[in-house]
Amino acid sequence: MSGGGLLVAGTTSDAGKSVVTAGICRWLVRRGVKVAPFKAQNMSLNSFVTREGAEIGRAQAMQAQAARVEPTALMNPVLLKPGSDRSSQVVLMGKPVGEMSARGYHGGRQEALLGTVTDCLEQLRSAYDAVICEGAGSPAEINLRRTDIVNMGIARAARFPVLVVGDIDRGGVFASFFGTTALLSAEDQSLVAGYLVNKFRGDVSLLEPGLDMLYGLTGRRTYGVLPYAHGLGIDEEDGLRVSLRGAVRESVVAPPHGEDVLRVAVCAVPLMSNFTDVDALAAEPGVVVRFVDRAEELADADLVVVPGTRGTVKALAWLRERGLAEALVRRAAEGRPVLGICGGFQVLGERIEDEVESRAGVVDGLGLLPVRIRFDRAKTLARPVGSALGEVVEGYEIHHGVADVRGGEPFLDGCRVGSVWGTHWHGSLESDAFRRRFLEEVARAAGRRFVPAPDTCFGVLREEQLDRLGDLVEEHADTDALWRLIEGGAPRGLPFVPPGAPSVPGDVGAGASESRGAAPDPAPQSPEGLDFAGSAGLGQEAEQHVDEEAL
Ligand SMILES: NC(=O)CC[C@H](N)C(=O)O
Repeated sequence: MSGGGLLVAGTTSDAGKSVVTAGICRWLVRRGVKVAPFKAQNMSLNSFVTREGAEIGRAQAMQAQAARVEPTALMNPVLLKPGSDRSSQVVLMGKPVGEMSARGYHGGRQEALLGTVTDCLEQLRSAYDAVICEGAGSPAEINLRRTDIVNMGIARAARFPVLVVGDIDRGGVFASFFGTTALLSAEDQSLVAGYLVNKFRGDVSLLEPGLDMLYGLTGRRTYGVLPYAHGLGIDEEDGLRVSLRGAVRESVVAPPHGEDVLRVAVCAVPLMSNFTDVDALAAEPGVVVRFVDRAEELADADLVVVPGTRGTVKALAWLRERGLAEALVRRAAEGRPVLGICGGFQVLGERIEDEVESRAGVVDGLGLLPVRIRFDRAKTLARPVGSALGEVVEGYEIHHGVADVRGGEPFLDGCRVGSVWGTHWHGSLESDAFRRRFLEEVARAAGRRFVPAPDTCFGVLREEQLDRLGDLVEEHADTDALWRLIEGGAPRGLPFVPPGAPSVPGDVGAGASESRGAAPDPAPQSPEGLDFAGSAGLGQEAEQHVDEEAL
């Protein structure tokens, strides 16, 4: 028999679906349930590499850890990595298959992936007692419903009940719950079991009359009210956020171990990917991590990190435009620490030859490291282990650029010259002993009396965060009722909330006709519906790389 499950949808992006999904996974695994996470399609620049070398969203890897299982490609079969506002690299079952325009993708390609993602979900269901699925954005994006494969599309295919999470901190949560329900077709509504309020501050008794009214209006209950909890923003998907400028990653509250703090400035380059790399720095007591986009902000920084990016050449231009490039060159000459990670490492080299990502040809790098980069169509996806500063380092690699390192001292796969360090490896700072040695070197070079705490264990901190998520669900949600949903599906006889999904102009197949119970005709697929972006991204030749069968 297939395992049970639940779809965690949201009233908006950032409502907390990822962390609620992780919290449910942790609660279940503690109860002895064999559970796996699943997100049919994720749009994110924060990705991870599984042991088999598949690229998936970091959020699903984090949820897998919450469920105490090894992450696999099945848990996130489609990953879209934006390269601009209009196109994304499509990663299918962990491997890139091409660059695609949003229009082309929504015009037919996405729909064609429903079979693939439901197969993945079925495989997980046959291996686990429960699969907790995360939706994307809102399930009531009525313009996208017909081709949806990640929200109601997957819930309908699996007959999974849907829990809608709303962020009360933003306000408007009742209207959002009501509207999200009322804009769905009758069939979709029959799976919407109820709601979960997230990020609540204050006295729940003040909220209760509203929840009762919501029940009166929709016939659906609220399964829990989770309080606002600080420091839970782990492995978010906000790769598309325009700027993290001024954002400070959550640091542990412990005071600095030594007499001084260490200031880390992270250049908020365009298309920043895996900025979660710096979370391990922020986890050290006394390390203050800030995202910056002005040269002046580098002045007091003890370490500047140039992070990964899906647009290396674009990032280089941005660093130059903003005067950051010049400031970095000056810093390096003064012997002040700079760390480049992946795309950030590439920009520190002498030259970049890129006919793949930007197709800009040969571009000069900042010349701080004796490295030449050539972009390859094949993507390196790896989980390397090595050593640096006498300590074991584990990392993961996700890049098209190939480095030809021509000098300097070896540093992981890259090199170091003076206090400028560069590597393609993500995640290296999570290796505790290495991170401590590295921070000591930075403190020495920066002349700070900062001392890393001897016992910060990033893995333990992450486990504690996952446990806190599990606690939030156990303490503030009706877990018996949630379990009944997971095992038995949505309650029968849930009322229909008018008006239901409007019909799509010119499309009689979906929407209203669905609410009348008619089977929608499949929309004809035009060949244009399958177009790949020609000029942006991987371009013509990459088209031939696309595995049409797989799609
Ligand atoms: N993860 C990254 O920073 C990738 C760097 C660069 N965009 C590449 O593909 O090589």
